[in-house]
Amino acid sequence: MSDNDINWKFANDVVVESEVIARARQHSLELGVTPIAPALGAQASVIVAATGAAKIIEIGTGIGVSGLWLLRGAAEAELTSIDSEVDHQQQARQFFLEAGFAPAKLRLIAGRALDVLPRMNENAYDVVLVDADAGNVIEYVEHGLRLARPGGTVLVPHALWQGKVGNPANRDDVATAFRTLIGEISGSRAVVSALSIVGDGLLQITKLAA
Ligand SMILES: C[S@@+](CC[C@H](N)C(=O)[O-])C[C@H]1O[C@@H](n2cnc3c(N)ncnc32)[C@H](O)[C@@H]1O
Repeated sequence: MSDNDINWKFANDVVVESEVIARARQHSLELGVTPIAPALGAQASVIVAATGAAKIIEIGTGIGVSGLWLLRGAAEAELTSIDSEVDHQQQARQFFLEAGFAPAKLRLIAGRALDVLPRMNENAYDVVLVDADAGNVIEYVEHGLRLARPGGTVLVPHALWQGKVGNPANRDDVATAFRTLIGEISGSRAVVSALSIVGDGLLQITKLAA
């Protein structure tokens, strides 16, 4: 194992998940819904806490692992979460309630993201997490940047997509979409961004004031 591999493994293994998040992860995996990695969740919760986020939106509720990690960084924040599968959201809601989050602060919207997102208020959210069908990641990030307030941050898990994004010879559609996104974001003067290698990659994009 290279030093980089050892570092990556240590950073990922060192994270301790709460009992509820661990159960939500287990259930999610049993259902074949891929949750964000523990270290990626930990980084997302740090960003939420550091920015004092009060309004968070995520695209791709799943069984609630990412939502639980986001709210771990700001238990009083309002979480809006979009997913096309009502069944996923019902199970996620149960985990949110078990973790003690107030029902009044949870807004779970069932629907296809590209139908729902145009109706959401722009410049309204402190943190946006994008984790639905990866093939549409570019469109979701465009919406995310519209919804984020100036100074708000868009988080994109899986940005290194199964190790395929860093290899330009890999022309898988999803890997190509992430590669294009990362390239465009890196060159944009409207944002500052960083690509972290936790989990299978976390692209972090903070929207600058116009
Ligand atoms: C990778 S899982 C999300 C995992 C979740 N963020 C977590 O870490 O626990 C992707 C989710 O996106 C949902 N999804 C897939 N296509 C969608 C679409 N077009 N609009 C909204 N949600 C979609 C799936 O139902 C699934 O729950």
